[in-house]
Amino acid sequence: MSNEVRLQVKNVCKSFGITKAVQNVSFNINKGEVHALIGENGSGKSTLTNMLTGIYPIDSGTFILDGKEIHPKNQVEANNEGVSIIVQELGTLSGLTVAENIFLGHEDRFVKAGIKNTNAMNKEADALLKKYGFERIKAAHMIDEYNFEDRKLIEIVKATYFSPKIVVIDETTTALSQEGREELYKHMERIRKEGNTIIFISHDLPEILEKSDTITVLRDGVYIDTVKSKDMTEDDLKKLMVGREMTGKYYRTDYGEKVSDEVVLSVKNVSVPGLIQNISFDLHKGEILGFGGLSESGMHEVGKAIFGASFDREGSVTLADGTQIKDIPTAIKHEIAYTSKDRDNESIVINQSIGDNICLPSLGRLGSGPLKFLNYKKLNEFANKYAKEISVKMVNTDQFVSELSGGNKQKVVLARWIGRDSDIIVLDSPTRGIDIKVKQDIYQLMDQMRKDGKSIIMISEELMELIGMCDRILIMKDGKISGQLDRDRDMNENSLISMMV
Ligand SMILES: Nc1ncnc2c1ncn2[C@@H]1O[C@H](COP(=O)(O)OP(=O)(O)OP(=O)(O)O)[C@@H](O)[C@H]1O
Repeated sequence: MSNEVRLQVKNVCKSFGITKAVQNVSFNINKGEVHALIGENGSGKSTLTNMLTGIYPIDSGTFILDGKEIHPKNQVEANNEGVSIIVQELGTLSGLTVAENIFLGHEDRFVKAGIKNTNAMNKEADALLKKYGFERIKAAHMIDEYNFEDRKLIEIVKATYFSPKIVVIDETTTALSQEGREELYKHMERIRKEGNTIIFISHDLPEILEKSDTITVLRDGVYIDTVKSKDMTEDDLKKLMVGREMTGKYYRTDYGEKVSDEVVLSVKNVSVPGLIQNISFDLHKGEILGFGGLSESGMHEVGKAIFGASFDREGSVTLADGTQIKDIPTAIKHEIAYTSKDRDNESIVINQSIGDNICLPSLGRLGSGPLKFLNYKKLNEFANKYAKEISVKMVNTDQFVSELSGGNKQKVVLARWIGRDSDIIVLDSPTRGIDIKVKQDIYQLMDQMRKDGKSIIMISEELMELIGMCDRILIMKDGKISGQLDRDRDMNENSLISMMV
């Protein structure tokens, strides 16, 4: 790592209406360093890096890259200045091939006499995918054939193949499995060794301490401090982010409690061609059942299959009263809640208000009279109650979900299902992108739900939260359940990993 300044952030400001997202922020970022940007949800991290990478226009202030002011108006201009980004949610475009996505905005490299040489483009993209170790992804395939994680890997290629001076990695690791994370870390190290810079945004503090050289902290859009990672502990960082000491318990602290024998959901021989095979398990009343595994293990499909959202599902998902869950409307009607890992596409209606999103699954209950008339005041009260319960940082519930920070979108997803008061809750990656304070609240909420007799399935790449929160963890491998671990004080990440690989 050198002490040579690569980027000067000078008095940068950005507001959205009355929200001052970034307020007069100034700090320096050096060459050859992994510079982490941390702060609670809505503290301005993405807004700052989105201005740097041409996604949002800047209100005032400057970015000075290697001594020269830059003013990218879009991502292609930012790339041309040597700045790229892997965004928080999906950064690839549907309806295009893998190669078209990788070279989006830079297709002119493959155009001669007005004709695009698709073969040459595919060949170069395939060579890049091979170089990155992602051979199984094919340049000529449509991007839509790939799942969320693979699309993130394609984004790594897209954002880094041209050796940019700065690569922003915005909350990407929690979208990836352990394997995907290792791939990402490898490429981060390569970029760093080449003398280039990474701006790394993550809510995983152990990861931040391990992978970054320097850390800048934002709070409510305001610059707080820049510190050396090696001088910091997790508690120091929490204090800088939150502005005070954090107290109270984080995960569950009970061990040895007996889970009820009462079965609320029985999954028998469930298969989805090419994804999962013969999955069978029972979920008990008041149980938190975890699912862990590597990316291709099929664990995310299990959540979909239970909610009736899989195509071509075989086998049965049966409630205690004998009801068969075969489709989403039946699942919702029978109090099953589900949050997907692909938040923006599968869990929320991004172009609707926070209020609409929270009320949507509960409309049947909120209507009055035989015709179920909806009363705006009642809906508004309902939305406000649950948005506040989970501390969504917003102007009001009429605000569009698309305007929220990533972590706050995730809070809306959870608020809608807490409001629905479901008995069976299937949470796929529930704390993805959520800051430590709200994570703590969610864990406490899950603990309370279990004590209230609700049953939770938690599918997660975060092994520590599985260990900390679950009564039982099922490990998936190659589409099958490969092992089971019961809640135990001595369980550690290695016990799970050895069953996953
Ligand atoms: N397009 C937008 N329109 C209106 N408000 C916005 C928009 N984008 C961001 N904001 C607001 O700006 C503030 C900062 O959001 P930002 O996304 O930068 O936070 P963040 O630190 O990246 O959070 P997270 O950790 O949740 O991703 C939030 O209050 C957010 O609601």
